[in-house]
Amino acid sequence: MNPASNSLALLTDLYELTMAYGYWKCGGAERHAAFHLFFRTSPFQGGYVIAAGLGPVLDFLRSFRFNPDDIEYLGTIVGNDGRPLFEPAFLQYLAELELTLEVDAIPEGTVVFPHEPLLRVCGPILQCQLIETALLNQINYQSLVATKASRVVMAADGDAVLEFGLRRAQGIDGGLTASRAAFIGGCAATSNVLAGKRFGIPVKGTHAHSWVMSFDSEQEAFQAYADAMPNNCVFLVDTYDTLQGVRHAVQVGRRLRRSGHRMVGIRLDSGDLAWLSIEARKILDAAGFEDAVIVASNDLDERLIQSLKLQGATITVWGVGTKLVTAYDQPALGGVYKLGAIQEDGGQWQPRIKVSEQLIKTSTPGIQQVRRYLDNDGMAIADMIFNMLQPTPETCTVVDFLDTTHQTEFDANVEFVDLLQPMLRSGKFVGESPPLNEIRSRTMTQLQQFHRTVLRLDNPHRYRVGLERSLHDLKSQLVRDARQRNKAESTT
Ligand SMILES: Nc1ncnc2c1ncn2[C@@H]1O[C@H](COP(=O)(O)OP(=O)(O)OP(=O)(O)O)[C@@H](O)[C@H]1O
Ligand SMILES: O=P(O)(O)OC[C@H]1O[C@H](OP(=O)(O)OP(=O)(O)O)[C@H](O)[C@@H]1O
Ligand SMILES: O=C(O)c1cccnc1
Repeated sequence: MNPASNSLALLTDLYELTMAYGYWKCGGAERHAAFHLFFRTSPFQGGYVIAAGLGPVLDFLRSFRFNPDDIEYLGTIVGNDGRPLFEPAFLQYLAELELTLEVDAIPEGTVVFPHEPLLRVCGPILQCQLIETALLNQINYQSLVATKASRVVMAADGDAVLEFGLRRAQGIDGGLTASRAAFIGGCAATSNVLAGKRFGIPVKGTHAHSWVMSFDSEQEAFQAYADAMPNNCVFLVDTYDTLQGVRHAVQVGRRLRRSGHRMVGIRLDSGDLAWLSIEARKILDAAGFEDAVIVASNDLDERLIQSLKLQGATITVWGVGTKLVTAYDQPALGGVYKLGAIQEDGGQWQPRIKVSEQLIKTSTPGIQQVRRYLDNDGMAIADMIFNMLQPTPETCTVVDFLDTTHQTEFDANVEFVDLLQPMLRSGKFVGESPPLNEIRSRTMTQLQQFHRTVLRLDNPHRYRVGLERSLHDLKSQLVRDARQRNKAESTT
């Protein structure tokens, strides 16, 4: 199939196209710029984010093309005066447009922190701008859900977490991309069968209350399920009376055993999950089903799982839906896409800054890279954002983002890794997002590089992220210049 036929080039905000038109009109479309995609605060009151969404971003870029019907549609958009917004010659330009961008990205499954560019896009400003919205759409949501999943998985402390969210997800694409991101974050499997097919995620499931309700008795329902699927029985025991349900499961489990099969376990979906799991465990163990798993579901999230564990719950598998895929307590990651530098006519790069009253909202200028310093045990010590337009000295000083009085020196001998990796050069693909199970393993090894205090669910220890000193100085100077310019303009 022609990849352009799946093109999502119109998946953008209109203002990207009006700016593109403006650049084309004033002759600036091909002027090179550098943009960075980053977020300013970690979600869920936590301290980190798991980068996700790059695979779909690369698919989007691979198929990026304005198809004839896209062009036709753009020709029908009118402005406030009722006349076409875009002139035919511009539409012809779009019809012939092929991306020639340079894209660098932090691989999916990497632990990242506020202000670090997850993606860097360099090239003709018109192209950089046209892809902004789709990039933010993919990276923001998937990184948010991968982060939520990693928190839930951390709370489960080694137990398997199953993602059950499709029925409560934000639409079809929300459901699919949530399953992908949840797997990246560490979930063991999904109930979403299309996500299983599309992304190779293991699929797992039990049965619903309706199965039990459709029979005259619970025992009959369990037996019929066991007859149909003797090796895949996790019985949902809470339709009528949970502990009685466990006893019914045991009876059917015994019959399964006699016929050479094994009851996998039970699922609890209501009531006091701590108390019921403890009582259910006693019944299962007394009947010789020590290896039967206890799955629990019902509006679970990382805090509830942590609490249930503290209460001594004997749950071994956690089914988590709504609160995971909707990122219930923080429904969006506020990732942004900001211009860091632009090329002058002579080819010289000019750093650019967006000044804000709030320091945290003042953008970082330059063409950025993120350097992660590691200690001898491979543990991450600090991240430094530096400007590739400025020479990096032998001894780097990292100036803390929020507390500029806090500065740390690293000499050239300290081990480091530069996180942004090349994905596209002159529009050609030079990097790939690996298979999903490799990304998931990366998440696990990445998390091990950070002290658990940095990863804890609430009020985490702040991992040090800062600007290389000359970049910090440049930023401060640009802020001062902008303020002075502003003052001069307001007095004339
Ligand atoms: N031991 C526990 N400690 C804290 N919260 C719990 C505990 N057990 C269950 N919960 C949570 O309490 C909430 C209410 O559960 P409960 O089963 O009473 O209501 P429900 O979901 O409305 O039940 P039903 O599905 O029968 O309508 C759920 O989010 C559940 O996960
Ligand atoms: O609570 P969540 O984290 O979103 O997990 C998914 C929920 O979806 C199902 O309930 P539902 O009432 O839709 O169907 P059921 O009859 O199978 O319980 C399941 O039993 C869970 O309670
Ligand atoms: O398989 C399950 O138990 C399941 C699937 C989706 C939602 N809730 C439960």
